[in-house]
Amino acid sequence: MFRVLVSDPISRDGLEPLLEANNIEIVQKNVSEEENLAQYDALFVRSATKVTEELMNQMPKLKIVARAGVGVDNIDVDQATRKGIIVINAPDGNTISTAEHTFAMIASLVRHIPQANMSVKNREWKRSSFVGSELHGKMLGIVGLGRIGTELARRAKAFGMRVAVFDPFLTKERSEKIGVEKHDFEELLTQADIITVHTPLTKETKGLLNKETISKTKKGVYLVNCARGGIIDEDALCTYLENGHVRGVALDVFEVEPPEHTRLLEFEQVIATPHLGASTKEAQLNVAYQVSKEVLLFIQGKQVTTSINLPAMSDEAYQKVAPYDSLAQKIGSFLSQYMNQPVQSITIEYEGTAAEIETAYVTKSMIASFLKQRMDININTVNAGVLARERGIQFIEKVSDQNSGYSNSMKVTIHGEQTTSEIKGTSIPHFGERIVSVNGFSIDFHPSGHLLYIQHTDVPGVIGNVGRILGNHSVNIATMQVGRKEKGGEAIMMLSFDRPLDQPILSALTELDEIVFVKAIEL
Ligand SMILES: NC(=O)C1=CN([C@@H]2O[C@H](COP(=O)(O)OP(=O)(O)OC[C@H]3O[C@@H](n4cnc5c(N)ncnc54)[C@H](O)[C@@H]3O)[C@@H](O)[C@H]2O)C=CC1
Ligand SMILES: O=C(O)CCC(=O)C(=O)O
Repeated sequence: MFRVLVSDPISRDGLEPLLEANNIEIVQKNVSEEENLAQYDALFVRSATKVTEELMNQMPKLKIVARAGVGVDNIDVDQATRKGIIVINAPDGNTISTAEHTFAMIASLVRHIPQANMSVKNREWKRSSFVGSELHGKMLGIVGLGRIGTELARRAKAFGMRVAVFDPFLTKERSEKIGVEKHDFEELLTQADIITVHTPLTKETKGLLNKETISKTKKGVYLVNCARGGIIDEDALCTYLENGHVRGVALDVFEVEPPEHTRLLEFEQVIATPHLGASTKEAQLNVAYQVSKEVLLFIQGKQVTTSINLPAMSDEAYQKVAPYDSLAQKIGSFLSQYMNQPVQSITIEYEGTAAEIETAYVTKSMIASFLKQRMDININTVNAGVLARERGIQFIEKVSDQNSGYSNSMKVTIHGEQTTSEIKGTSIPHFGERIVSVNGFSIDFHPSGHLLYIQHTDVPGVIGNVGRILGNHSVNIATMQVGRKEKGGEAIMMLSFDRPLDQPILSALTELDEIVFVKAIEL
């Protein structure tokens, strides 16, 4: 049974993909009211539930956190990544709703609609107090031209506004295509009549509009924040509302929610909504449906496509990656068992068609498989890179333009504290994966099952002696491959069996004079 805890109010209709599937239990209850958090495999949240390290520690089975919305600033993504928990969101399900809400806020702001509404309800009729401004011909400054910023720009243009944009990642081509003016931040500050922010809250965007930057804006500017509280500094807003530099402010989001900055809310020129950008039936259905479908993919062992902490990959792309993923896992596990020593670096080199796939995913998969042999915690492609780095293991990915005769190959080299080892493998369509070289010895075997690696001197009788010892212990050899670099030098044997070998057999083999090294490997 896969158990899902839905902590914030999420559209029940949007959960349909999960409700219709078998063996999935869905509980709709806030985390603060659930006594047995440890039983859940998945957690669904909007922005209210804070997914902290402490909460994740109480949920040892948690595999996936689904944010039914865009911003993941209420989720400790770094800690989730360390713990191997996938974080997904619904990147575009609420775009239109939030753009429409922002536009409604802008229109309300310049025409004083909320204030006029209150006044009429108080039985007043003060027409001259609420003279507004037209949007037509004004310049809207958009900070952050992502999904929401783009939809907002379209609506502003339809109202005859000029649209200036600052976004460090915006290309000239894209701004021309959308029909907006690309500016630097200073230009936008000094020229815009209305400035609205649509970035995530990050180290760079926290306090982007502050005492200093707001002082550069036009006198009488309107400021809007329907993205995240803190992008516009609330103290700075109070200062400039008080001295009249800022004419009006529209806020859907606050540094603390519900807002604690009571002084800010007391200004007549501030209009506010309680984080309603995505609060439409349509958006809530979209985001819940989007994350439910993703969680279902995860349960079915397929690729999720909207993960924050995994390389994004469609199921179609994964089908191309799958054979190499399997090979990488086998090599990672083999080398980890074979090299029983601390490791400094891992290099993975892709050649031929293997170099054309999503190599970052396969590299992480190989590292996860390597670390799994050594660590007793949940390791997967989400946290493999972080855990390797934390343990001082450097990993390097290379694409080789050499042609070693295979249509594809993957070579993994591991520098340990005492020795360096290297394995090369290839994936043959309809035939499976083969290891074609171990530490420079050419060989050819299928990396699976109960294996035995033997390094020995290339002298007559070794194979017979190995066969005799195994026979004396009633061990049947399933397959056997040999490889050597030169006549009479060192050589290797790779054997496979129907059952694992126990220690007395390995000890008996090690005692043979011509045997240098013996290692049982389970794949
Ligand atoms: N009020 C509400 O209910 C909602 C609020 N949001 C907020 O809106 C934000 C934007 O959402 P989307 O447009 O979907 O995200 P997005 O990821 O499509 O767009 C964000 C844009 O910000 C730009 N950006 C990043 N750093 C920047 C910087 N330092 N200066 C200028 N631009 C920068 C990026 O290049 C990107 O184009 C979300 O991060 C979320 O916090 C989203 C949905 C609902
Ligand atoms: O869940 C909500 O209503 C908040 C939406 C939001 O802020 C987001 O998607 O980033």
